[in-house]
Formats: sequence, C-alpha cells, structure tokens
Amino acid sequence: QPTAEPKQWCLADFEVGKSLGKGNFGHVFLAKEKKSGFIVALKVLYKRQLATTNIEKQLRREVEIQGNLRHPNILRLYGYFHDDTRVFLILEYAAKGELFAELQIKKKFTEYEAAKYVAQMTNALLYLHSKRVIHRDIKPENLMLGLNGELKIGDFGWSVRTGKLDTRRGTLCGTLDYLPPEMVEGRSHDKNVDVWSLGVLLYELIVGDPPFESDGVEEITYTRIMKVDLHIPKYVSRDATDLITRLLRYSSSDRLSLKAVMHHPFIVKHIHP
Ligand SMILES: COc1ccc(C(=O)Nc2ccccc2)cc1NC(=O)CCSCc1cnc2[nH]ccc2c1
Repeated sequence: QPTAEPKQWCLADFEVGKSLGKGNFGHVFLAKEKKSGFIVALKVLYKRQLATTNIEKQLRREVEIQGNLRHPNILRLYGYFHDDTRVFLILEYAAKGELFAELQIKKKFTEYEAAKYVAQMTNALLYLHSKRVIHRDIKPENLMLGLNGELKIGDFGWSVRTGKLDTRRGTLCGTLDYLPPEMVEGRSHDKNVDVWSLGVLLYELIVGDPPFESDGVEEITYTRIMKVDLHIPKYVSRDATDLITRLLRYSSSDRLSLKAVMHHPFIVKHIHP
C-alpha cells in the first residue's frame, strides 16, 4: 500500500464560487472540488504581499503541523497549491461563518451558549496542548462556526506568521484585548496564555465586550490588563463570575488548568445538567 502522497492540486480541480470575505492578507472563496463535489474554502494569498520569501517552507511546515491536527473544534487545512503569482490554501468550510459576526448580531450570548462555546474551545485547546501547540491567537474573529453551530478554531498563530497584529476589528486594540499580562509585558509565555484568552472569551461572550477594552486607547488597555482591572457586571451568575476570576489571574501559574475548566460548575451545570 503506497503511502498516500499528498495530491498535487491545481485551480482547475475546483469550481470557485462566491467570496467568503477578505481575511487578513487573503481573499477567501467558497469552492467545490470537481471530482468529489467536496465543498471547501479556498484562501488566495498573493505572493507579492507575503512577508517572507521562503513562504513555501513556512506553508509546508504549516500544512505538516496542521495536517496532523484532527479535531471537530479545529478548522482543517487540507493542503495548498500555487501558480506563479498566488498561493491557494485549501481549508475546511465553516458553514455558519465567524463567531464574531454572530456576537455582533446578538450583542451577547446566554450563559448556556457561552458555556457550550467555552467547553468546545477548552476541548480544542486540550487537544492542541497535547500536540504541544500553543498560543492560538484566540479571539472571536478567529473562531468559526460549523454547520451545527459547533465552534472551530479558525486560524493559527497569526502573530507568529507575520509578527503583525490583526487589525480586522479596525483598531489594533481589538487584538490587544486578548493578550495576557506576560505577553503585554514582553515576558516569556507558556500554554497558560490560552487559559487567560479563554477567560477573556468567556467574559466577552456573556457581557458582549472584552473585559479590558478602552475604546481604542491601547495604553489604557495595556494598563488594565497588567492590573487585571476586571469589573464583572452584577447580572453575571455566581458560577460564571467564579470561573472568569479563576482564569483571569495575573500570574499564569495561578490560572485554572484546562482540565479543571471542564469540571467547573459553570461548565458542568450547562453541559451535563
Ligand atoms: C486552519 O486555518 C488556517 C490555516 C492557515 C491559514 C493561513 O493563512 N496560513 C498562512 C498564511 C500566510 C502565509 C503562510 C500561511 C489560515 C487559516 N484560517 C483562516 O484564514 C481563517 C478561516 S478562512 C476559511 C473560511 C472557512 N469557512 C468560512 N465560512 C465563512 C467564511 C469562512 C472562511
């Protein structure tokens, strides 16, 4: 049985459909693989725009790492191909789009919905950490929703790839909101950065805004993160408040472990009532 050599794809293999949006650096289209009818998201990157020259190597590495990642809450990168001016990423299509769009429409989620997303996120992070992959740039813009509304981590280590912060929210601070103190202060970071981001996500899903935002003034966001200047509204339940305060701890070793998150009353009472 010969090893399954990754197939060499080309644009002619696909019927390209509607635009799914202009992501960071790339335009994404709905596409159908002609032979199988399989629906994918085709992300087009222009070589001219890509930061580094050895993008091939970086992409190969990324396809290798992500090729081994198989989890229902992690968006798949199936492969890539290129022509002389463009690179095409063959990505899983998340039928319900970005969580961020849903959050903007609904303003905030019920604690039940928030618990469901946080539990799925925690499962994905436990899986990534077991594969020694961390800092997945967690924020609603990078989280997608599958056909049944299941959460999927949609993008990987963006800051690692380009060193630039994603300004999709229009202002840089949209990105700073999720950074933990150790990264704001430029100190070393470990897998517990993802636990901090999980706390920021839980807060934002229930309250509708991230906990340390300061409408566009970065310095204030920095300061509020470093001081863990956290104000949890009264309408947030005792269990949700308890979990948020156990995730948003200045010192990374004081934060709840991902395993403990799965056993926290806020998650248990909503997921396994
Ligand atoms: C695993 O995921 C990714 C893996 C790699 C890259 C990437 O860009 N790598 C890169 C870039 C430059 C140089 C080297 C490597 C991006 C993603 N993911 C996304 O870009 C977000 C979803 S885009 C797809 C998608 C799906 N489903 C949707 N439904 C509605 C819109 C939509 C949009």
